[in-house]
Amino acid sequence: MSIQVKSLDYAYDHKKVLHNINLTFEKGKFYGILGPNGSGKTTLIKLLTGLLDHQQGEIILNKKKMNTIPRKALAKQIAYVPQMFNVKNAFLVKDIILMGRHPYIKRMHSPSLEDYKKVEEAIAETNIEPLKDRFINELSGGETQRVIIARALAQDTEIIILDEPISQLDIHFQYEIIKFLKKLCYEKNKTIIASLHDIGVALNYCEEVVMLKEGSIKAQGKTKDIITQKTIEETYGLKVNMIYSNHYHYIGW
Ligand SMILES: Nc1ncnc2c1ncn2[C@@H]1O[C@H](COP(=O)(O)OP(=O)(O)OP(=O)(O)O)[C@@H](O)[C@H]1O
Repeated sequence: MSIQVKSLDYAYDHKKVLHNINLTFEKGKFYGILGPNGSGKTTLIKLLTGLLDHQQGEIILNKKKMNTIPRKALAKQIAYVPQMFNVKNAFLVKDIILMGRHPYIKRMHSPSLEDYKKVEEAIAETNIEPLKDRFINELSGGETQRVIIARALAQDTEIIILDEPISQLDIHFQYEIIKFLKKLCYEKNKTIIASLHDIGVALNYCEEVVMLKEGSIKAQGKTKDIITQKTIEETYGLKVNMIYSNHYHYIGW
């Protein structure tokens, strides 16, 4: 399953924030969306998940125009992990994850054994067993983030789109989650698209990146070709040093 974005523009009221976006996301790859604050990452992600309707251009999901795909059918193909997940109500974590099964549960029907099995699998795969009987509104930001990633997994989609999935996590869980997302690409052939602020993480884990600046694509392609001192300076206005070792690439300033 692939996503093609063609000549996409987007404006909030009259303020244009995305200009002529052209992109292709292929099955089984890990994509990073990079760019300074306000460059349009969240807006692009909301368009890719169908949360915002695009005004100009096209988004094609597996040869179908995305805005013609019914909501439930779309939710079986794309799962979304938002930047902020605020719930005021005291839902149990396992019930939040079960919400990922919503597209599969018929109206007025109870969840099936298969739905509960998918929830258990998602809990096991994301290592959140100790959290499952707790209330979501009593968890830390990082714990909540892991629950929402589990919910996306239970949704059993080929594509998972995440808005800054690791920005609230400590370095241990940053590493765990990124490694886990990478494994989903390799072992389950899922397509992962994540906006990231950590360029080092993108450099080490994403196969391809898109760099946005002021709503336009500054660069896109294979990560190692795109993330250079020159593109970082041009996009973020910051001179950086890049240090390459056999195992890891560091970016310092
Ligand atoms: N609901 C909204 N109404 C009006 N303008 C908005 C709205 N949401 C975002 N914007 C504007 O659109 C532009 C792009 O915002 P967006 O949130 O997509 O950027 P971002 O790259 O995700 O930023 P950050 O890294 O800070 O999260 C910004 O100028 C922002 O002020």
